[in-house]
Amino acid sequence: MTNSQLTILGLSGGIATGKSTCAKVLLDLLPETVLFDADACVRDLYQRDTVLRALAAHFGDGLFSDGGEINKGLLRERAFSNPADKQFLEDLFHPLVRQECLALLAQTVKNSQSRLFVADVPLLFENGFDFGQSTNLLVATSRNTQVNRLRQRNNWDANTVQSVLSSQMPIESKFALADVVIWNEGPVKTLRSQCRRYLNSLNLNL
Ligand SMILES: CC(C)(COP(=O)(O)OP(=O)(O)OC[C@H]1O[C@@H](n2cnc3c(N)ncnc32)[C@H](O)[C@@H]1O)[C@@H](O)C(=O)NCCC(=O)NCCS
Ligand SMILES: Nc1ncnc2c1ncn2[C@@H]1O[C@H](COP(=O)(O)OP(=O)(O)OP(=O)(O)O)[C@@H](O)[C@H]1O
Repeated sequence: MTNSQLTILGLSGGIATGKSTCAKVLLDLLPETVLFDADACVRDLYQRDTVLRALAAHFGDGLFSDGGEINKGLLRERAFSNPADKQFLEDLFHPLVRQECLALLAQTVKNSQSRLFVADVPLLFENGFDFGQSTNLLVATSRNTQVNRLRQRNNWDANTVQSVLSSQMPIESKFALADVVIWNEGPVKTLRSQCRRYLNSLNLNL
């Protein structure tokens, strides 16, 4: 038996615009939703031996603490200040992330009667990440709100915030590529109403 009623959504946005919050709301509204989270997938891949070996070969042993842990702060700094390092990470991770996403989707189509599959992929638009989705949803905010959230949630200094933001596609360019935009400047309650109306427009009957 295969799942012929599945709606497949791509979910994206800039850093800290509220992708994870939106995904959580969608899951809460429709608990049967199957969610692929690309950031969580990358975190899991950081445990894989082949990945660790490739990272050590590129960045050197200085990337690892004495206990063998990766220094994510250092890696973040390298990724967002040196385009060649960012490219290296993307070349290493993106094919693996795509593989994991397609595997979960195939499993969902084959074994689940869920009506919704959502892939939360930060670089959906930058990379033209195509996994068979019917719609791409963009969660957007003003740059000011991104800055405030990054200062508060991540406790990042102004330089780190600026280097990460300027390494991402401007949100205005993403507007042109998205099918639906959720403007996440209000309270989470408003985000929830927007998500509910959106799911209803897909005939998911909440
Ligand atoms: C740069 C790294 C070390 C930062 O790790 P950290 O734990 O601080 O952040 P985390 O992975 O949770 O990502 C948080 C956010 O950073 C932004 N971000 C991550 N990678 C990138 C990138 N290559 N380009 C632009 N923005 C990025 C996204 O908005 C993402 O939602 C890590 O994100 C990484 O290895 N990135 C390369 C892989 C990648 O492209 N991941 C994006 C999902 S496919
Ligand atoms: N509508 C909202 N009102 C207030 N705070 C919000 C709202 N949406 C998200 N936030 C807060 O903003 C921060 C970023 O949200 P979230 O983690 O969902 O973003 P993200 O796009 O997934 O981030 P990242 O790019 O780092 O993965 C979190 O601290 C979250 O609680």
